[in-house]
Amino acid sequence: MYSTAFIDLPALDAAAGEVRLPGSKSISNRVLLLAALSNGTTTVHQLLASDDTRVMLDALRQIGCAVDEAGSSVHITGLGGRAPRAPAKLFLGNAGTAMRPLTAALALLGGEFELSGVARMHQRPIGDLVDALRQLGCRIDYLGNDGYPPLRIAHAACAPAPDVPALVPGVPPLALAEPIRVRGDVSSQFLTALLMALPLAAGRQSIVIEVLGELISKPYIAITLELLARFGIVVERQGWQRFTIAAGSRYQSPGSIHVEADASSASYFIALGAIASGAGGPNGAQGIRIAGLGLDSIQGDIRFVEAARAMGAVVTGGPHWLHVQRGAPGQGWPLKAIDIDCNHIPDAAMTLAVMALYAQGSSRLRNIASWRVKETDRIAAMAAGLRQLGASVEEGADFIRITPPPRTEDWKAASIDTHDDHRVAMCFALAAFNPAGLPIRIQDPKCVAKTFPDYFEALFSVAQLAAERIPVICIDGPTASGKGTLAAALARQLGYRFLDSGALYRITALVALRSGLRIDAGHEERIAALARTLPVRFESDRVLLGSDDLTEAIRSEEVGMNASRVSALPAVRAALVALQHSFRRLPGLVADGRDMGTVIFPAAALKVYLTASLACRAERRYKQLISKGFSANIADLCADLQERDARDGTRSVAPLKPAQDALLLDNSCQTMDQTVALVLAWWQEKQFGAVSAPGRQPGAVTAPG
Ligand SMILES: Nc1ncnc2c1ncn2[C@@H]1O[C@H](COP(=O)(O)OP(=O)(O)O)[C@@H](O)[C@H]1O
Ligand SMILES: Nc1ccn([C@@H]2O[C@H](COP(=O)(O)OP(=O)(O)O)[C@@H](O)[C@H]2O)c(=O)n1
Repeated sequence: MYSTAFIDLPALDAAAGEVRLPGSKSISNRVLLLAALSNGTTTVHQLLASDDTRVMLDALRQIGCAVDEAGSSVHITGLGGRAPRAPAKLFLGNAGTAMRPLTAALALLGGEFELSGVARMHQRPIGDLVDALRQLGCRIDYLGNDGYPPLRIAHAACAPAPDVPALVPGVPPLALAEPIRVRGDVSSQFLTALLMALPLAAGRQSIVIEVLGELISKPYIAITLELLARFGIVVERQGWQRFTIAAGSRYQSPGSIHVEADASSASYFIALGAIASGAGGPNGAQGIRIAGLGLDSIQGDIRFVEAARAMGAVVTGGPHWLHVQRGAPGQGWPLKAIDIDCNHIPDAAMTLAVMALYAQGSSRLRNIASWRVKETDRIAAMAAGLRQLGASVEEGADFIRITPPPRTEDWKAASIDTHDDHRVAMCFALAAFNPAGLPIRIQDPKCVAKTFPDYFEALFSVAQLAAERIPVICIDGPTASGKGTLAAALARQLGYRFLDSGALYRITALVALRSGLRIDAGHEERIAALARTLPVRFESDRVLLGSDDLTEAIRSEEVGMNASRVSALPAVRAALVALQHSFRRLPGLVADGRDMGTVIFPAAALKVYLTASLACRAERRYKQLISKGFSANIADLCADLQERDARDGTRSVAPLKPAQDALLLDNSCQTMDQTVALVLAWWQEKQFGAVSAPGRQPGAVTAPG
């Protein structure tokens, strides 16, 4: 997962290959609650691992369910008629799929609970559900604003299971004789919550729920009914207005249950297949194959396929897979504009808004009022991002109309504010396929953790981009100027890969000496042969050679000096070129060394030549070595650095020198934080044209040459 402040996606154009998607969020959290209410132990396979399921699992543990996580499976032993453990304070993050059903279930089970979430959760309405539960006789108080979480459930026990006596005598019986009325036109989660909770009270009598107003998001109710059936609860449905839970209902675990891949998450990859040219996947694969989800899915968002087809996507599928390809030119590509009622696919419909950027004409998405009360006001968030990209957008209470930028040159490089909304982040990533070849910045990419923590990794695994178009920042310069520290910090902040090319020379020198090879021209070929097959891996901050951890061993000054000698051998340098190029992968690379900008990545978009005075560098290296437990003295270090710089600068192949187009930066008088901020500002300027980070430090930069 990318936990950086933002992620910059370079312009992409092709995608091919297979993606595996995380389990459905809607199914995962419903199944968890149903398992918790059931008799017996349920093994849930392919459970989505995400923020929303995490808060649900934590809450279930708190109320007394046994939860045992084993890889992608979770075993849950339900309450099975036992009272939940109380009192309990449950924090439910921003998970509506936990807040609503748990409120209903705990209100009926009895006990004292406080349910709260993040600030946005406290702005998401729950009043209609609370009204319905109060009608029944449950006691629920608002702890903040009326109609919104946080909530306090104070009722002791209002709905004992048939064979359990009421825990507190004198509790008024639940008013179950009359139909329970709930509004269906704000969020279908209120009805889902009641449908999952009321079987707890349907021991002796059947219970009727009536929906007031037109029910939105019906497919989610269909999922609820399908899953209730798997846990032994029969609900008779008359249209979408009246639901009857049979008398004698009792939750029974099905033993084990598989969670389908998430159909809403699939929408991004269906859209990807529809907009990306699709050749060149592994083994010549064409288009995008989505594993774990078929056309017969029980999830409503599978109907996104129909909308994508209407726009031009070519989608085929079987029971557990989908395949998507871009339509033929003039038929399905460019995409066709669409005017569609999105009530049946409220979440996936956001993806259509970004697909509309690639359509001919204006697209209108209607009946999406529920977007206003989701993780953020999604109509406003989508409209803002689309406008930033150059589209014309009209928005209303329950619709959005999108007209793409008229010409290629009307597209703009945008920095998308994701408002802590996973879907905003995921669908705007598709704007990276813009015809203008502009990068897209997605702010706070970790918000995708809500449903798809490895979304960007999955996107990069199928996105195809010629290596020379993957962004590279080169940091070259003499020893101890701070290249490594700067490059690592940039990579961390940008979410880019990091190439410490010096480490490759250090490892080669160490391995050569350990193999008994003197480092001189006479052994050049044998050392090059070693270098060509180094089984080196960089994992977090560790440098591994096979199973050997060389992180510390390669950092001695002696190894540094030998690295300088080994690096003067042309055959060794040639042997390490392919390995260095292999680090250039999405979303980008920061490479640190001596010849990154001159030889290895000569077309890199940003090259920095980092220097500092000899005295500064010697003092920095001295402190660095002492802190790592090596002995050192300044005078020897000065001599070593000079010798190393002289050898690096005068060797015949790839000598140390600034690339023609490198920006020279003397950081003798800067802190590392200042250096990092300055280079980030240059990178921002290169990519997006404006410097928003700290300005240039006067005098710190000299023009090259
Ligand atoms: N601007 C700076 N101010 C103070 N210390 C620095 C600065 N730049 C680097 N250092 C320190 O100098 C040492 C050498 O930096 P390093 O990144 O290893 O250099 P290089 O990779 O160029 O050999 C490290 O301990 C680092 O923390
Ligand atoms: N791209 C590179 C990187 C390092 N090197 C050599 O490898 C040695 C060790 O590199 P390093 O970056 O780890 O060295 P320091 O700058 O940290 O001392 C340098 O002194 C260079 O001689 C090189 O020739 N080319």
